[in-house]
Amino acid sequence: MMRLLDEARKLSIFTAYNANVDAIVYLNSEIIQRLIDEFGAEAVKRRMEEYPREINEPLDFVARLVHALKTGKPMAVPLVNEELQAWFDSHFKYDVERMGGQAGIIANLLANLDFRKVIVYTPHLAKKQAEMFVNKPNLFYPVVEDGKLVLKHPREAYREDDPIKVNRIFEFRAGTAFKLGDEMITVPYSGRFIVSARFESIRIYTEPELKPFLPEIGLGVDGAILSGYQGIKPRYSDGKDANYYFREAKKDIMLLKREKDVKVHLEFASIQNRELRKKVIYNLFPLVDSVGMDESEIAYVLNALGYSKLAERIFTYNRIEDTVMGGKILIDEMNLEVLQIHTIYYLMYITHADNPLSEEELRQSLELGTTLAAARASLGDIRSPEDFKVGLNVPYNERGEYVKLRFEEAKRRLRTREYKVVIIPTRLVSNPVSTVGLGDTISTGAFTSYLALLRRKGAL
Ligand SMILES: Nc1ncnc2c1ncn2[C@@H]1O[C@H](COP(=O)(O)OP(=O)(O)O)[C@@H](O)[C@H]1O
Ligand SMILES: O=P(O)(O)OC[C@H]1O[C@](O)(CO)[C@@H](O)[C@@H]1O
Ligand SMILES: [Mg+2]
Repeated sequence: MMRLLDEARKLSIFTAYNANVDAIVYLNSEIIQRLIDEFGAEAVKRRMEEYPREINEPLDFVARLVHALKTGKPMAVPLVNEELQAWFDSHFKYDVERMGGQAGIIANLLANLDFRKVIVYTPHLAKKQAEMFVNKPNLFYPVVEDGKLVLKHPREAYREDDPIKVNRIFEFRAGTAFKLGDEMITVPYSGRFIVSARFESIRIYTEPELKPFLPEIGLGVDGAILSGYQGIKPRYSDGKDANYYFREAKKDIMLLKREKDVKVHLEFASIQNRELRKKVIYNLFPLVDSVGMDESEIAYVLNALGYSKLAERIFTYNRIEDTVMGGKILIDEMNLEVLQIHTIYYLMYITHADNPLSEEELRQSLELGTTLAAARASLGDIRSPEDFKVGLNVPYNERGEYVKLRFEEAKRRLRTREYKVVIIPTRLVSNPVSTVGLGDTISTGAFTSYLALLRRKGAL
């Protein structure tokens, strides 16, 4: 495992587009109970049934939070009303502020693991945001100076007037109990509920002056990890709309691949708006090589593709057989090279049968992902390659053997000959420091080790 990590560390990676401040609240029974009592259990229940897709007022937030707590599912809901920020800040004391956003988290992780070169791009880079990037000599932010591409440390590249984006993260732990009217609820799984800031000023794109240099950036790296598309809004007051930003996003991927067919991983994130979700799937999945997502997200994706019954089953039961079936659909319809799904109990890869890696190699790549996440869950952060070893001491979850059994059954029942499907149980930390970003960590470990294994075979 250490050897594979060492091979992955020889790679150079580009990552974009989202970085934000995660303001984290560790929920306990009292905080939850106080919120419910403030609005009244009946009102909360009614709003839960309406299932608001955006947070416009505090009750929308409470309803979606309680829904997430009841199911124990990782969820993210956009906050569209800027004025509500004051409500959040007066109601909660944030326990920690740390780097958030897939690109921000992944850049810091790769830099701390001493990857050869890490280039991170976010269209907004305020001073406070820049200072959340780790101080490592292998971490760069691309800027254009005198018509040339220059790589600087993010802390040397911030722009005074850039907007800053704060997401509120509510971490919940399995076993936390509270009352919703007559109903006693116990949180079934640990996880996080994200209130994602979605305001006009934050856009997901590449600045026009940097865009012509994307082929040069692509040429200089071994892989790219892109995310943040979930932040695109249906429309903006200046007349631009989601279609505009998705057209630009497509161009970016094609530009990155122009000089060299650099492998691109897209890290999916929850998108409440079904139309926007479809746009990410139909515009971008066909252009990338690899996609990663969690169990709620595959359910949402399948729903958007029209498989609502299968989606509902995955969401409710998280059965391996259904996830395999959903994965097959996705890899086929979008013709991905590789799809990686992370869930609380298992990680899965699905590829086409002609993938250059063997099933054993694919399993190793997932092992690296879960070990890295276990290290981060134990320590809160991964500060050096040494920290990885902490993950090796974290045991597999108690359902590990059951997971393997069910997978073998599923394989027998479903036709899987045209695919390679592998599953491993997760290494699960019982008292994680925090869970936000663990999926990003898994995907980073999985994708970079996938690339390293391809390279070992001369296929990269
Ligand atoms: N306590 C834990 N210890 C180790 N891994 C965990 C733990 N909790 C969650 N994970 C892993 O992290 C994943 C969360 O991914 P995801 O929902 O995408 O989170 P995020 O988007 O915040 O990174 C889970 O599917 C699981 O594999
Ligand atoms: O969708 P957004 O607002 O870019 O936020 C992404 C969120 O997902 C995470 O990157 C975790 O995957 C958080 O750190 C962050 O708050
Ligand atoms: Mg995720």
